[in-house]
Amino acid sequence: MKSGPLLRAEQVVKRFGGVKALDGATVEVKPGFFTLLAGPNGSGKTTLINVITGVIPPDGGRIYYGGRDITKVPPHERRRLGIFRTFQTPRIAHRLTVLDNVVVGHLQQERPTLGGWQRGERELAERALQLLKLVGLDHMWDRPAGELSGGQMKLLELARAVMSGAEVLLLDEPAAGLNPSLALDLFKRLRDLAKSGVALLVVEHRLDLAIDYADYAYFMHEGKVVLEGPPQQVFTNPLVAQIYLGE
Ligand SMILES: Nc1ncnc2c1ncn2[C@@H]1O[C@H](COP(=O)(O)OP(=O)(O)OP(=O)(O)O)[C@@H](O)[C@H]1O
Repeated sequence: MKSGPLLRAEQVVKRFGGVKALDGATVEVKPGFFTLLAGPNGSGKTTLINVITGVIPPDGGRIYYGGRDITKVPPHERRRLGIFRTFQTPRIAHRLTVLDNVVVGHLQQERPTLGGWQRGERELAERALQLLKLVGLDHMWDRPAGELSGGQMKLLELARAVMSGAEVLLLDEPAAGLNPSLALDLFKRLRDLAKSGVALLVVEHRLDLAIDYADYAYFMHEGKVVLEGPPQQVFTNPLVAQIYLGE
């Protein structure tokens, strides 16, 4: 499983009344990869994320995780298995310190092991600090999390998710509301996080900003993946401009 996909959504179909939100979409995410999910408004990106987390049951297709068919597995169980998503507003504890926000991630594991506790607080704090370093927040470790900027709060939430056992992180427009320079910084951190072994699937509209950091890209249109490959190659394909111009 090491070099193969950790997660595969295969030929996913989802209808809402007469609307075919997903029409046979297939995507894969791999550990260590920052994978981009792009496409115009209404192309099905959010629906696909929701099918992967299990909150929306698909009308067709399958979801595989570590080779296991999880299409019928409920959302909380998928989360326990390591599939996490983040929300527009980061869910962090503003009054706890930055470090404590990550440490409590350990407690959020569905089954924190006794071994984990026996390793002791110090080891948990060290692991949390490592994760903070990865997302560039280690210098803020003892500050209340409420003092962080919006982008930093998102990174903190990701560090905590990894601390609580996330192997796949699904991010729906994490850079929404950030100016271009902060968005670039966020994508750079996301790349570093992916390189540490996490599988990232990131929905993003501002392709020009994400293109240098992502490893692989899918481009969706009308519920289908119409292009995929290295980001530069995908986004210089004339079809992308045609689709956006046609909007
Ligand atoms: N709960 C729902 N009920 C009815 N239609 C829905 C629902 N969710 C999504 N749709 C429709 O399915 C299609 C795909 O929507 P989706 O939100 O997945 O696209 P998207 O690519 O994420 O768009 P955006 O970039 O605007 O967020 C759209 O036509 C949308 O109107």
